[in-house]
Amino acid sequence: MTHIVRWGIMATGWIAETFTNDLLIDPNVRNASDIAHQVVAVASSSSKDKAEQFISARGITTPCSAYGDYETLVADPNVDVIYVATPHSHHYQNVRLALEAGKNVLCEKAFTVNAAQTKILVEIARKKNLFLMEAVWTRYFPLSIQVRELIQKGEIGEVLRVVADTSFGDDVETKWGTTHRMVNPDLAGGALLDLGIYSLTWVFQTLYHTLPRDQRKPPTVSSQMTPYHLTGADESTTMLLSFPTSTPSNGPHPQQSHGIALTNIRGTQGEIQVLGQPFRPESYRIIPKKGAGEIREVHCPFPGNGKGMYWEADEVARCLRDGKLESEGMPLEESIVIMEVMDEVRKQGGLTYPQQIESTEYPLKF
Ligand SMILES: NC(=O)C1=CN([C@@H]2O[C@H](COP(=O)(O)OP(=O)(O)OC[C@H]3O[C@@H](n4cnc5c(N)ncnc54)[C@H](OP(=O)(O)O)[C@@H]3O)[C@@H](O)[C@H]2O)C=CC1
Ligand SMILES: O=C1OC[C@@H](O)[C@H](O)[C@H]1O
Repeated sequence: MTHIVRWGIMATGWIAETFTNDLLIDPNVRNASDIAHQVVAVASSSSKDKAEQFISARGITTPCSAYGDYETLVADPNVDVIYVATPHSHHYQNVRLALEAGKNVLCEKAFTVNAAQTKILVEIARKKNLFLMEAVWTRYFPLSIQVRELIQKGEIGEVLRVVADTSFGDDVETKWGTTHRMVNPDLAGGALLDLGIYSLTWVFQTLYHTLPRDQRKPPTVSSQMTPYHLTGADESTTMLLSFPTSTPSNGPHPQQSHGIALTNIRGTQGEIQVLGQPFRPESYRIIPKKGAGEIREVHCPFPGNGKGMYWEADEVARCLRDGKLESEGMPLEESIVIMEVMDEVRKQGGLTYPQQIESTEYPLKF
């Protein structure tokens, strides 16, 4: 039987459009006939008109309410789960609004501005028996699942080193100016919270998540930030994470000469190169240790011309169907540890955001 999940979309910006477009793609094109999605409500904090335009632009013809504020959305009894698509500066207030109203939540990355905010949201969700998940879409790609399984099967031996580079190479002033969420400290902008989270995703999903739960230990962190001269947000951030394992310090060497990818996972018996941007990779290459086999490349398509956000939505649907309050693929405990790493990186780099968006006070109007 197909389990249908009714979504409420909070905000009408770029990622809300992209996610909703994916929700509207027939799940059968990706062989997901056990679940289905309906968009039953959309809210814009700017105006009801904007929500109506969002609905008509997507060609949604099934009943779908348009709201001109978030409060009415979270009170809608037809909604099973809210997708929070506001800037990360606002996630804490917006997710909390939804949880306090008794709604399950899928919240865009970065989960919150700091770990203290994430911890409170997790506590509230648990207390109220509500589902909560950070929308780290990449983790739900078949590609990520396959790579994690390969590591767990020992395909490249013990993983010793992971390098993941999520950089755009844009001219920051021309591309992002000073007010865009990418660079605006009032919106918790900067490379770390916006893009660094994807490098951390690869490091964590290969070096941390692949271990049995009781062996997952937080890393130590050493990092460097370069501020963007016009806003003070981080224009670039480099992080070195060390996990407490028995890893020999001399590490592995490239096993067979085959270039380097943006994401490189090196083990004692070979390496996996993940090709394409770390947030939306399209293929991977398994390179066994020299003399131990052939190089294989696996292409992972996006059915129905989707962006790839439908896989995380399918996970939410299955969790709700099965009465799970969190997803195994992105456990809340792991979201907290990752937020703690980002807190530490900001501390080392001297990056703080305005007090009101770092605050755990609720409700706050800003
Ligand atoms: N998973 C992914 O691949 C991606 C994730 N993201 C994440 O999604 C979130 C939103 O990003 P994106 O959609 O690009 O951002 P946009 O600026 O395009 O949209 C954000 C929306 O949030 C609402 N909003 C509420 N308060 C504010 C405020 N003070 N300032 C600006 N907008 C506000 C607005 O919608 P309204 O007026 O309708 O209320 C606005 O349209 C971020 O956390 C980002 O990190 C972004 C891009 C890709
Ligand atoms: O989360 C993201 O992933 C995709 C990028 O294009 C986007 O800028 C970033 O915010």
